[in-house]
Amino acid sequence: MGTTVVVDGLSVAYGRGEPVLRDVTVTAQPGRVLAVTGPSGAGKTTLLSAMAGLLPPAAGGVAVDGEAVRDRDHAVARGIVLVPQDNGLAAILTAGENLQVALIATGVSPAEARRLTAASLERLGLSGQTDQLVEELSGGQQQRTAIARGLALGGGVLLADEVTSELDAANRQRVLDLLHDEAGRGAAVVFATHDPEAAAACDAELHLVDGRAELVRG
Ligand SMILES: Nc1ncnc2c1ncn2[C@@H]1O[C@H](COP(=O)(O)OP(=O)(O)OP(=O)(O)O)[C@@H](O)[C@H]1O
Repeated sequence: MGTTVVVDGLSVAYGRGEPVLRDVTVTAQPGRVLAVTGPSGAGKTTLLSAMAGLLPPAAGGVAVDGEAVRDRDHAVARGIVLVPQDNGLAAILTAGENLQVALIATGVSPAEARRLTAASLERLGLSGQTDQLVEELSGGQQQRTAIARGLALGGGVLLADEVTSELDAANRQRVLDLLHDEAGRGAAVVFATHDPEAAAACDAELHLVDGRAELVRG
C-alpha cells in the first residue's frame, strides 16, 4: 500500500505576515504525479515546504496516511522526500558523497548506500560525475544530482520543486520520465513546475494564483 498526503484547508504564513497560501485542499495519491503550477510567487514552494513538514500551518493541515505532519523529522520518518528548488546539496562534498550521506542517515548500510548511489547517479546520466565536487558541477548537473539523491531515498512521497528549470530538453524529458517511473513504483509524486507541457502530462494539476487554488484537474 502506498502513502497518501492530504492537504486540507491549508493556510501558511511566514512569521507574523499575512498568509501566502490560503485554504488550499488537495490530495497526493500513490501511483500518481500531481503537478503544482502557477506564476512566480503563487505559493508553489510554500505548499511543497508545508507538505515536507518545513513550515507549520496557520490554519488547516497536512496529513500523511491520516496522521498530521508535525515537523520535518516526522515527515522524513514517514518517507516524505523533498528535492528543493535550490537543490540543497552540500557543495564541498562530491556528488556521490551527497547521496551516500543521505542514505546512511536513513539507516542504509555503507555497502548498500554505495550500490544505490551508483545506480541512481547512472539513471540521471551522472556516473562520470560521482567523484566530482558539487561546487565544480554545472547548474544542470547539480540539479540532476539532487534528483538522483531524492530518487535514491526511495520514499513513499516525492516532492520535486522546479527540478527541471536548469535542464536541457533531453535531460528535462529524462527527469519527467523518472518522476512518472516513481509514480509507477507506487510513490505519490508532487511536481512544482512552470512548464505547461510537463504539467499537462501529469495525472492531476493544482493551479495556484496568489496563494489560492484556482483550478484543479484530476
Ligand atoms: N522566507 C520567506 N519569508 C517571507 N515571505 C516569503 C518567504 N518565502 C516566500 N515568501 C513569499 O511567499 C509567496 C509565495 O512564494 P513561493 O516561493 O511559495 O512561490 P512560488 O510559486 O514557488 O514562486 P517561484 O515560481 O518564483 O518559485 C511570495 O509572495 C513570496 O514573496
